[in-house]
Amino acid sequence: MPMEPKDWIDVTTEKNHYSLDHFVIPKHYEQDVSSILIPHGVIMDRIQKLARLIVDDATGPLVVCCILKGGHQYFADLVNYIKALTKSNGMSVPLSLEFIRVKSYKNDQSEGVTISLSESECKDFAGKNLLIVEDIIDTGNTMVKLLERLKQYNPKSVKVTSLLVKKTSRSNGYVPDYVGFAIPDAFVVGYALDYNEYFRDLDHICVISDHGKQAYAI
Ligand SMILES: Nc1nc2c(ncn2[C@@H]2O[C@H](COP(=O)(O)O)[C@@H](O)[C@H]2O)c(=O)[nH]1
Ligand SMILES: [Mg+2]
Repeated sequence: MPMEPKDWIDVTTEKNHYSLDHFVIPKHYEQDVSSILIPHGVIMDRIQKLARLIVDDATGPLVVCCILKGGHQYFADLVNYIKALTKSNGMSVPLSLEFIRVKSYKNDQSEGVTISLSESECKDFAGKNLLIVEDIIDTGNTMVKLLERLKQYNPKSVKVTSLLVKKTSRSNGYVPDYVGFAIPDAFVVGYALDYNEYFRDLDHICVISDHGKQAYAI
């Protein structure tokens, strides 16, 4: 069954923001985030459900493609859950793993998309079922550009899972196949999502504060 936006967990309202006092935040980031949007435990439970949906839909082996660097934590946890699951017929899903480096942000602004993917890696995608694992869709421009590139190499199918989708008027309308959470139009960090390489070591997904933006600006 295709996933629809009504199936996403919507954390876009004010009441979804937890106070920093409610959970443990590393001392070095205490002033740098304004609220906790998605606690780590909720992230993990949601990923288990996304893994279930992906396994149920899989029709054969998957090439799971991690979009570095921000997607690495979601990719690692998702792959672990998929490995632990079986389909209703008792079969498990064979996986192979690929890594694609995509860079677009400086501070909290996109500076255009750079995709690092070699021709020889891409040739291996022909005839395979690809599952792209991304941390967040904001405008959708990164994913549209990546999908255009991947489709040139004739994969059998391409599906995309993004842990987060930002609800923003800047969206180009792109919608991934599997989504964890719809989030507000704010710059979020943690769970491997960075701001100039900081905050990847924060477990919860948090909204960055003005103090954090200034402290780590380049
Ligand atoms: N740490 C954060 N990274 C973000 C955020 N919003 C976007 N991004 C990065 O950009 C791409 C997707 O952007 P898009 O506009 O092309 O869809 C994503 O892969 C991230 O690396 C954010 O709030 N925090
Ligand atoms: Mg990313």
